[in-house]
Amino acid sequence: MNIKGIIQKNFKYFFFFFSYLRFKIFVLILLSLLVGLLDGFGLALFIPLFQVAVDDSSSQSNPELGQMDFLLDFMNSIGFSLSISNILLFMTILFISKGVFKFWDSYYKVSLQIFFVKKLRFQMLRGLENVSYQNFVGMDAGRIQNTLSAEVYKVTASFISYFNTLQYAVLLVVYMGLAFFSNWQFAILVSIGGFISNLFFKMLFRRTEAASISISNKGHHFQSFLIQAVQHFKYLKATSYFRRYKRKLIDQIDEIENLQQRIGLYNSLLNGLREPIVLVIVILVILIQVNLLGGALASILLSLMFFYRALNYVISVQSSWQTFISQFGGIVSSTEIIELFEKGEEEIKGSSDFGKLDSIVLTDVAFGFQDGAEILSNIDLTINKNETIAFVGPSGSGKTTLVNLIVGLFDQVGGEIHVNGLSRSSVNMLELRSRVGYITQEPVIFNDSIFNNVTFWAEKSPTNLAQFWKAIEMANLVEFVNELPEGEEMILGDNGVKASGGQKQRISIARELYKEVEIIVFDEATSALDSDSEKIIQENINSLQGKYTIILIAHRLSTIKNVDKIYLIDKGRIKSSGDFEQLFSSDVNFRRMVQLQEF
Ligand SMILES: Nc1ncnc2c1ncn2[C@@H]1O[C@H](COP(=O)(O)OP(=O)(O)OP(=O)(O)O)[C@@H](O)[C@H]1O
Repeated sequence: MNIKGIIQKNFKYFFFFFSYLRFKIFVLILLSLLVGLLDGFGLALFIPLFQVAVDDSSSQSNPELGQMDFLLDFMNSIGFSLSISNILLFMTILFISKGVFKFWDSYYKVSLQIFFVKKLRFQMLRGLENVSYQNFVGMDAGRIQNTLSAEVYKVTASFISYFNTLQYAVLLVVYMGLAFFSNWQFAILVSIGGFISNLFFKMLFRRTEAASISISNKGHHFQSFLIQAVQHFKYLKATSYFRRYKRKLIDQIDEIENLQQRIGLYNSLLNGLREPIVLVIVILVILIQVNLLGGALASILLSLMFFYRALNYVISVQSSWQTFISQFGGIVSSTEIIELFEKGEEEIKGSSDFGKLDSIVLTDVAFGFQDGAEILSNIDLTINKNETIAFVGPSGSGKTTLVNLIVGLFDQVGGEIHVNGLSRSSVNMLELRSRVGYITQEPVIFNDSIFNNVTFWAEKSPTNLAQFWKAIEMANLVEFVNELPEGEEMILGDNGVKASGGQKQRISIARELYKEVEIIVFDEATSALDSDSEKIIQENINSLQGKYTIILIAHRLSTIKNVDKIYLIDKGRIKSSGDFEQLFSSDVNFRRMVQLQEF
């Protein structure tokens, strides 16, 4: 491995944080350095303080500090004679300055932490926003959810522990330096002992790191299963499948907790062994120093004092590093998800200035997912302003995929799509989609008030309120809202559990009408609505017809009797098209479908 490789391997975490914080990291290191030096100088003055105190004729005594004599020289040079009170005064100044820098250092670290965590979280959200739907459908939803909710909190913890480690390491270096300065033989011997003990700790760190990453990965999987348990709760409950499903969850909890236990074991080993190891090293070194090497008592004492401080930081460095490693899985997951989002990012280009939607024309369009079979082929169709068209066809024939192409959620792999006569690549898809209303099979309801659901959290101004009631009226919801004790402030609950299927659909229609869209897509619910709701929705579609461009993905053929054009889709191709009567008389498959639905 070349030198660059070695540096990158050993400083990979440093480079990671550096890529976010840049030179701010060095300010933090500098502050820690100052704290350490001021503390060290303050401590060093204890030796002359004792010497002066033991020697009764204080001001006449001539205390010595060996290599650290420069401190006493400095005091003398600025006019402080070496009396007890002067040394104490000087020590006070040093420790107060240390306190000031320590405060600054601590506060600066918190500010950096907030800056870093915000940057990372914003980056994730931006990534999620910009990822194309086409790429999103191929991603692991559990992993995304877990990273954005649970893993991101580990990032804060790992940031704190990393910078604690870095600061402790700086302090360790400062005290080691001072100890070395005071008595280098003593320093070298302790360093050798420290180095040997570190080999053992390193092994524990490596194992902790592997377990931490494994926990994050298993966490994604678990989260994915858990979300599905909540989503499909009714089904699991109604079929008594919950018990079997729970087994899968329990197995995963077991695996995760076993790994946690292993991390706990490494932590406990570290906690239990650290002090005895350190103590044995110090005792051995003192024995060697005193019995074999001999040395000035003052300098050994001073060196020991610095070493005592340094050893504390050895312990702190090790334990905060252990914490960092055990939380590092969070950073790995977060950066991986950011990379994944970046790879799947949608390229938004083209002009937003293409006027009101006049026409969307598909010519010989084909679509398929990456590495998959072609799902749609040879699609030719034209959608004109304020027309209502419908796609019908068997399940899996490609109706939803076709609509996803039309509204710009998917990119075609062959053929051409023109919007207002402009090639789709020159039309801004964000702008196009902002003019699309989408009524999905499972209506999208947020756990908030009806007002917020419809207006998408608009301010409750008189204008917005008037527009809200207009949308409510058009979606046939006036009676429903007026009868609620809380009116438009009624909270709809998770997934809108407090409203019926028909009401939820009408609320989502109202949201699109409030938005003042130009195209409305109705992905008709395959599930049966009660006949009243169905009738109302039918009436709603009828009342919107001619005012908006409407695309219906129809499962109930009764809803498409009056549409302008029906496209019969089969196995990804348009089999035939025309209005209801034309298709009924010309297409035997269509006729059979209508007859099957008995109307
Ligand atoms: N994310 C995906 N990856 C790969 N294939 C997919 C994906 N989504 C859908 N498909 C496939 O594309 C085909 C068309 O699916 P699509 O959802 O468009 O059908 P549909 O006509 O709308 O069906 P339904 O009426 O049941 O909703 C299906 O064969 C389906 O398996």
